Amino acid sequence: MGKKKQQADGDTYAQAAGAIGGLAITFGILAAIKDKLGLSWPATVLLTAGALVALGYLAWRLKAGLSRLWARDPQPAAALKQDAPATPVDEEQTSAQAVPHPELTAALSTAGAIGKDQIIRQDEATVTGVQTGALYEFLMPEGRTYEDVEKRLGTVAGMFGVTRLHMKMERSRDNERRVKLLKLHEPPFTHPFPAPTRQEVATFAGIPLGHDVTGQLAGVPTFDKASMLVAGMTQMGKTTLVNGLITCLLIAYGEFELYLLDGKFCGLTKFEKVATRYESSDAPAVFEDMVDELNDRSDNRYGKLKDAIRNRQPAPKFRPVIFIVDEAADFFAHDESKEGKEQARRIAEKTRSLVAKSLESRISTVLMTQRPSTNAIPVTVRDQFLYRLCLYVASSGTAKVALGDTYFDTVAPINPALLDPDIKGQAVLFAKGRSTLIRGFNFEDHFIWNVVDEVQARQQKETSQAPKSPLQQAIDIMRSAGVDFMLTADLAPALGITETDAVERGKQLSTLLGAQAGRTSQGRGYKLADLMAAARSSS
Ligand SMILES: Nc1ncnc2c1ncn2[C@@H]1O[C@H](COP(=O)(O)OP(=O)(O)OP(=O)(O)O)[C@@H](O)[C@H]1O
Repeated sequence: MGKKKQQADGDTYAQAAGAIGGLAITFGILAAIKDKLGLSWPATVLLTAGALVALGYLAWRLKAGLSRLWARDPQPAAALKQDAPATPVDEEQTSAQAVPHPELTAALSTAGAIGKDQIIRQDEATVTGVQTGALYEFLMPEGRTYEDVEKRLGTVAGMFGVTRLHMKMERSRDNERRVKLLKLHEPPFTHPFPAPTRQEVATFAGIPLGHDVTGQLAGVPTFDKASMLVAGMTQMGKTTLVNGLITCLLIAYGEFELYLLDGKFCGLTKFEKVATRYESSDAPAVFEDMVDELNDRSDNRYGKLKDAIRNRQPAPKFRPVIFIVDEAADFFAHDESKEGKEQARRIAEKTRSLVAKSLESRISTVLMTQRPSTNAIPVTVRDQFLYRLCLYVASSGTAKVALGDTYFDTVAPINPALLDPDIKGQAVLFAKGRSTLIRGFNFEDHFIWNVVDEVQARQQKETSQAPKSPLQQAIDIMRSAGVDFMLTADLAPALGITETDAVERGKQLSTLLGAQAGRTSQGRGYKLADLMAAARSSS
């Protein structure tokens, strides 16, 4: 109202001013016009009045126009927004964003990964074509997480018209709702991936065991405090996979000792040169002897650990030992005789103890078997394995024997019975509750030979530089003399003991070697085999 009144006052003033101005001019110029035009007075007055009215009107329009221009100052954006009707715009935006991604929404809703009233939003999902398939990246609706998809991955795969083997899922590190899902165009490993280079193995975070379905290296974070069971039917690629594993360990695991038992006689022979102990045998007694030796080393290490704790010293650092057995099932088998059963029970218990103690002793065990039947590897032993690998097996029941009775109740299990037996080396790696489909490496022979030669050269250099213990010196003395036994009377002076009293000399030698002499028909002395066993178990 106030605004309107102000405007009316302004208009009146303008009109009045126009009129006064007009009158002033009127008299001045009326005569001039009359003279100039030669008109009569009435005609001159009328013409002039008309011109003045027109001028006054023009002045008023001009002022009104200028006032409007000045009044058009820019208004603050917030004020504009407040004045604007908010709801229609917001509603429009929301309905544009909430468009469902048709394929993902339908698949996840039918699979039960999201509720019937929930959607995967189009603007929160991307589908990218990659070399091996299609990569779906999306956000689950609020209240849901990636686990809802992972738990039903088999069903989700079915909704996409493929199998669980075609799907690979990854969780995001930044958001529990974010899901990365790879759907392969072809069955996994239809095309082989080239074996990795040394550089790739060395830079992998952990120990690689094979390629995953996208060709990335996949494996376990460490072999420290861990043991592994590898099962699969004959000719499926166990030995090749484990040869690949040993090669990767030699490249990437730093210093460690290898104990190899080649139950198939030549599966692990390539690594004999760098093994601390290599045996090629299917005799249970050989297996038991190796397990005994490693249990002794383990006990010795536990003893040292205890001493360190008692004396409040830092825990000693032990060199890792990896014990690998190709075809272990034979060693647990028995001939139904009383003695056979007793031996099998004893071996099972010793093996269980070795695997269980790997936690602190840094002695890891890898057992392979081509007979993953119920009693091939005793359950007490099998349950100790932190990592399990299962290559193709004929049935889900056999897969359970290898991977654990409750395997199919774990998150997103992969059934090894569904693997293509013609694509060798494929395996389900079950580690830390998660399953990954991999294909073991098939390294060229010359690649493995080069790695082995390098490690052997390094080991020889180290041995030649390390100061020798009296025990090692005694072993060297007996070896160079070509004897299996040496009398105390001969060995003591060779190690610098000058005592002449036989009893005292024996005591000094026994203390120096950390081993007890034995009595034979020749007299008291030391067997080479005993000294070597003592040397192994003391480290
Ligand atoms: N990753 C792989 N890529 C290509 N070929 C492979 C692969 N793994 C294994 N093979 C081939 O499959 C065959 C069987 O492999 P391997 O001897 O390792 O199987 P296995 O399971 O140890 O057999 P068995 O238990 O009978 O000794 C070999 O000819 C090997 O070359």
